[in-house]
Amino acid sequence: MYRSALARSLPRGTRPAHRALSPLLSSFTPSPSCSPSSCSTPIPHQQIHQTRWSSHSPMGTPPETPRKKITVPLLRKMHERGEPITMITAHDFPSAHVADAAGMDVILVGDSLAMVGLGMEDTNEVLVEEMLLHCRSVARATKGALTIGDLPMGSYEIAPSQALETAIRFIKEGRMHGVKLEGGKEMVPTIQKITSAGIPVLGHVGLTPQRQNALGGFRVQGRTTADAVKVLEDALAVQEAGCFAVVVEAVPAEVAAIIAKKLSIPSIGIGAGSGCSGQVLVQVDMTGNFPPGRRIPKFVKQYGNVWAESLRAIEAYRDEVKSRQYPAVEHTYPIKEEELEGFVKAVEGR
Ligand SMILES: Nc1nc(=O)c2c([nH]1)NC[C@@H]1CN(c3ccc(C(=O)N[C@@H](CCC(=O)O)C(=O)O)cc3)CN21
Ligand SMILES: CC(C)C(=O)C(=O)O
Repeated sequence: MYRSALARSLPRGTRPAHRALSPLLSSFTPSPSCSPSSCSTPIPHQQIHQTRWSSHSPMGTPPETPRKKITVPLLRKMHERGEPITMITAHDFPSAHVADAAGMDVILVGDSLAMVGLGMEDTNEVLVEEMLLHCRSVARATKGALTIGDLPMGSYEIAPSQALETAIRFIKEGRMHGVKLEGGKEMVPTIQKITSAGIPVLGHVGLTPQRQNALGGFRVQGRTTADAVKVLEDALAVQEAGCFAVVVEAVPAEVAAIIAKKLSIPSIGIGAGSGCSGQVLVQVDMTGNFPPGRRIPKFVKQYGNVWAESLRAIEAYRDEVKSRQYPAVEHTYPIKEEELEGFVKAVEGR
């Protein structure tokens, strides 16, 4: 059952979005004590800062991440140590930038892009070209995390060779480190084909949204003995085929925990309880970057309210433009007195 975001208040422990973002913003600030909003230098300060704050560069170069780059072997080590793997979706440069800065181990360019990024009805509509455009933007922002691109519906099911061709495009054009594809036993030859080319594959079993029309919607999987056995067999099959990890989606927690124990590769849960080796969530869901009343899956925990913060900022901007409070003098460019006088004279009588 979906819960209305309206019906819920901000969860406890939620940090306001501006605080969560401040370490990121400070990396673009010329000096730690000086930003356009805090700088006390009088007018000429624009001359100091204006090029730094130009919007021509894509928010500047992503900050250097001191942490180790996450690789597939490193994920395996984390799994052996029993250290949970953190994974989140990102669909563009800014969302990847903040996820990478927050220390996510894996960034997934999920085909949920279709629904939350492009406003489509379901994930099946999104094209390879569209996924690749977003993959490239995510890759540019990501310095530390492992990046995985989601093969969209129709781009890998026809034959293993088709899947490999698409996967290669995700590596060469999308600049991803690996790919994800949905399915169990039936995908074994496909996974073998892609991994034989040295491309890491993340599996995805349980609720596979690309098959929602066959499943009858976004339905919880593995709720009967037979169905739970099927989810386990699918997970074991994709492991055998060469997946480095597997997403287990919308499965009862007890079932997912048993599956996680039976696997030797990491299991990444979404709506699958805390027994998996890691967790994944869609970023716009967990940051609350959607209007009140939107239906979100039961497993989502909303850690922030980016919508409310953006709304507050844009409404304040609207009000200040309407009342001519913005732009203030510190947001303007100075001109020498004599040049201005000359200009006033030059236009006199025109
Ligand atoms: N924004 C977003 N977040 C997601 O997690 C997500 C997407 N989109 N799009 C693709 C899939 C679809 N997902 C979903 C969506 C809804 C439920 C959901 O609400 N299921 C019902 C159970 C329905 C049933 O079994 O009858 C639930 O109560 O959670 C589950 C997974 C996860 N993925
Ligand atoms: C929810 C995750 C696992 C996904 O597949 C997506 O974002 O498309």
